[in-house]
Amino acid sequence: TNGSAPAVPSDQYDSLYLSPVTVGSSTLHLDFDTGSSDLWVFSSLQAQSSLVGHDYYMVDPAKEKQGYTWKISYGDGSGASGKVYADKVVVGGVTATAQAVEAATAVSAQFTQDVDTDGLLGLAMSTLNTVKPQQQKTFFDTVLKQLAQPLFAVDLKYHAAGSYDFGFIDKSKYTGAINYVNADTSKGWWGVSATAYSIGNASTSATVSGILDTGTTLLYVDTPIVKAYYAKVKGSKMDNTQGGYVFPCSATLPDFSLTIGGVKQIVPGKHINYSPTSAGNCFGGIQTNDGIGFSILGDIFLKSKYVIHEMGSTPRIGFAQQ
Ligand SMILES: O=C(CCCl)NNC1=[NH+]CCN1
Repeated sequence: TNGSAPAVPSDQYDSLYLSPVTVGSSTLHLDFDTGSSDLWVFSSLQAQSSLVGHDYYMVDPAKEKQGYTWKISYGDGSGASGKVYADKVVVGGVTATAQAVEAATAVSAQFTQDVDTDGLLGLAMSTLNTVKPQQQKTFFDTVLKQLAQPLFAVDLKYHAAGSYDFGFIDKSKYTGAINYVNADTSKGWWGVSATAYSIGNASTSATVSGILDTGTTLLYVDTPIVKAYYAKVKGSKMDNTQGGYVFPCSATLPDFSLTIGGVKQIVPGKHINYSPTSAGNCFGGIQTNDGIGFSILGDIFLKSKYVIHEMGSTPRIGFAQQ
């Protein structure tokens, strides 16, 4: 069976995208995350005070995988932990009958405060799954064999609802050719590298190695590239208080592209104005990857593309223009 689930922006800035998922008998709104590999949910195991505003999974002790635990921390410092159950999970009509459902006993403040997010559904490699004593499969790995094709496609949109397709490529969601490159899955992520970047019409050769990550809001690349980009934005500056590059909200932002597999993958300048700050300027969608060690091609990069993640004998990534 194939299927498709909507990806709805959680707020007016596309901070994250939420998709409806049936877990047991509840429908929860989860953040599909190609940068991690745990399916975890807010649950009845948490203190009631943590559940205010959230939909949550009502655990059934009969379904518990006894002695199994999980604990995850994300690149942005957020995290969660808990116990593990085996239950039915349905995404867009695709059913995993005994999926490992990681029920939270504790979650970090970033998650408690975000009342729209009821958990995450990881779509990176199962080798990054945190469940002990036995690592568990992602939803995608669990349903892989029932899909017509071993792939899912990501169609995130700018300030609009997109979708995640499982098992098929939807020709109505892109124009032109799909450009495929091999994925580097050796570190558990959907790794990809670029051979050049461009700012406006000027191209520069450079190696940009990074991961595709729907769970990260912005586009994080090497500092020299970020400096070169904002040098083209009048009035831009690095603002440590805001935690990154900011600029006047009236600024015209140049397009940015990464050349992947010989094809320029363009991010429209408009997409790089992420949100207004509390200081009256605007926060950039491109920021430095200082301290991360690689680039993260997050939602700012993804929301102009239809991106196919194919787990064939050789994992591949396909890029097409929306
Ligand atoms: O953790 C990361 C970065 C991997 Cl290098 N992405 N996924 C995610 N989920 C919630 C916050 N960020």
